Amino acid sequence: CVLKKIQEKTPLQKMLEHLLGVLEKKDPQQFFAWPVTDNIAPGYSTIIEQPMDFSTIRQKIEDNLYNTLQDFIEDFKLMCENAMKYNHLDTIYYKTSKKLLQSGLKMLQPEKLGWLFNLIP
Ligand SMILES: COc1ccc(OC)c(-c2cc(C(C)=O)n3cccnc23)c1
Repeated sequence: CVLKKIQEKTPLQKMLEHLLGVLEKKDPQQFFAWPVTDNIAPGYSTIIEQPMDFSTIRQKIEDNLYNTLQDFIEDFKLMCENAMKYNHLDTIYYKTSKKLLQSGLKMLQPEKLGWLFNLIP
């Protein structure tokens, strides 16, 4: 078997892992923790072309697939927008995703992260 090279984490990876942790805490019911399946959400895979969830984001961080903070933010927005597309306005999923998106983007604004960027050499 090919030994998986133990990759040293880059400063960006460490920053994204921190931000992911903060965002995950805003979803205590873990509705966004794992991929949504067709058996819990009928027709999901036909309605949502590009599924996204926190576990997939975490794996992408580990695999160093995010080159910038913006790439990470795009996946976070995709995850929330998927929920607002599939679920109706009056569902807990729609409401939770709307709140998650609003509070998440507030935290992810560059001016709110200035201190974090200064940590990246
Ligand atoms: C009720 O407990 C759970 C547990 C895990 C879930 O998704 C990983 C969901 C879930 C998460 C979602 C989303 C995010 O759209 N969803 C939509 C319809 C029905 N269920 C869900 C619900």
